[in-house]
Amino acid sequence: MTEQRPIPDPSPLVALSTAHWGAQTLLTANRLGLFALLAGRQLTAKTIAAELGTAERQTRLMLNACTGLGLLESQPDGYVNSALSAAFLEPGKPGYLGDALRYSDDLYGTWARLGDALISGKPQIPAEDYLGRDPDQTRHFVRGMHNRALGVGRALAGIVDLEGRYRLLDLGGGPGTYAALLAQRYPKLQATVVDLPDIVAIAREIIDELGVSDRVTTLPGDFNEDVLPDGNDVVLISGVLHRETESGCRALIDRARDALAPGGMLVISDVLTDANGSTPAFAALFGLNMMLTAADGGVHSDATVAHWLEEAGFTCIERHPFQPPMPHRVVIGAK
Ligand SMILES: C[S@@+](CC[C@H](N)C(=O)[O-])C[C@H]1O[C@@H](n2cnc3c(N)ncnc32)[C@H](O)[C@@H]1O
Repeated sequence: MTEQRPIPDPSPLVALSTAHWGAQTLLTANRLGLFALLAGRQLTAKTIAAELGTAERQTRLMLNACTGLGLLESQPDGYVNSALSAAFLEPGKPGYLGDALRYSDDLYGTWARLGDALISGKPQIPAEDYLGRDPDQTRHFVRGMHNRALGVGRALAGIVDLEGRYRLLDLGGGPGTYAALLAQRYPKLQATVVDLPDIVAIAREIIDELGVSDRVTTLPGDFNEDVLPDGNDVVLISGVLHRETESGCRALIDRARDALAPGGMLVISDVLTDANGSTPAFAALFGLNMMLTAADGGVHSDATVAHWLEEAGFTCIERHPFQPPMPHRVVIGAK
């Protein structure tokens, strides 16, 4: 006889199947500039609608939904940003994530084509769009990576000890934020950020803003094809392996090894799953996001990456998770 399983609570299905309601409410409010408008201010629904150029009745519904989601607080004389929105969604705040939300917003329609991606085996947007061809999408992508990297990068600096190391090569360094934060922390460190030309153009602005352009230089190019500077003490590969197949990852790890001086350190930081490929759930979903947006996009496990490092000849291999809520993990090896 088969054992009868108790009927579970259906709430997770309801929450998952309507998750796009909350996501679109947040992304639209961010896109319309609601949180910027309310920075340090309390405004009525009528004034908010007038300032945003939106319809008043519909705006009230939106403001109430934002309040229900914990993004705003409703007070007797109007609405204010909640502590959450004030910390992360007001432009200029150190924890600002608004650009990262703009990139999620750009991908919202792409997620509706998940089934098409599964059937065709192809991404649903051309990666070229956000890697240079569309200036707005490229800026959202690079500035969004910067928003996230400001948090993740500070945590990385706490995990990886670069004392006594002076030359860093950041492959696929994107906004340059990691190299810049590490240069701030280690005043004798010189760093080179390699990335595609249109990405590097925005990275230079960010490196300037972080005040380290005298020690962090950029090298526009292709990390698979171009000659890389050698003799480095550290090579960082952050957020890159999730765009590559196994052979692409192994080839890049080999190139990183060749760019290191003897005793040099390879640092791989990425969203990585457990060995089962399914947990944490955020990492498994991230694999779908990459599948939708890059030809070879997906997600790897930290155990797999550690194995590749071992096979590439690295020793002293260590794996470190970041403290929650950071979704990254780090794999380190010595040449
Ligand atoms: C997800 S981003 C990660 C950026 C940064 N390292 C970070 O962690 O925030 C991946 C980066 O790899 C770069 N990239 C992809 N293919 C590349 C190639 N063939 N040569 C150089 N850069 C490349 C992209 O332009 C992008 O900036």
